[in-house]
Amino acid sequence: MRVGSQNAWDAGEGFACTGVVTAKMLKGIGCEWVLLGHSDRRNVLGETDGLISTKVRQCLESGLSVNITIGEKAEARSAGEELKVLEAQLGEAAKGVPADAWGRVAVAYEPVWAVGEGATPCQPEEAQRVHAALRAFLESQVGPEAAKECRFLYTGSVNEKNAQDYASLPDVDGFVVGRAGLDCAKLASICSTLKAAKDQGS
Ligand SMILES: O=C[C@H](O)COP(=O)(O)O
Repeated sequence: MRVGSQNAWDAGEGFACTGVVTAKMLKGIGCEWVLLGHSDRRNVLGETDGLISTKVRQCLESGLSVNITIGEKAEARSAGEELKVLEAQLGEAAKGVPADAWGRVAVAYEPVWAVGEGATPCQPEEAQRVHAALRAFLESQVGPEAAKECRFLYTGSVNEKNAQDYASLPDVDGFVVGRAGLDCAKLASICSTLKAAKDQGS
């Protein structure tokens, strides 16, 4: 079990601002992971790809591992532009990752239209298609080592009933679990399903 934060704020050298929780502060209280780029930060709080990239660099430099979340909204998907959007988000975030840090990076694919109560689930075959495309994109843009070391997680309405369908996908290395994670038994079941699927696949 490792502890992480849902965010960290931009805190370059010399930046001082009361009310900001910095990467160094998180590291200091024992956090090992930080989630950056969640759709709520991008779409509700207006974080840009550039800001997220800066935060990725700062968090990695502070010794944290980083979960970079990327995802397209329903409009982009309807227009057939999901990969264009995702590659723009990932490409910018990747600029913040030093070459030797990809082992401390997980990229979470979060189809925004598949998140939350009443959302349309993303079909597992579609999650696999997108994950494979993202891994190929990282390989072409950064290199084969980065594509191998970086973990690709799926997030969006994962629960104890559908976990097996996603866990068995070759390019899904793990999950970010939202609502189902609020129930310990469901979370434990999802973790066991994931471990069994990956043990079987390795
Ligand atoms: O932040 C939310 C996650 O990306 C997914 O949440 P969910 O599993 O409740 O749909």
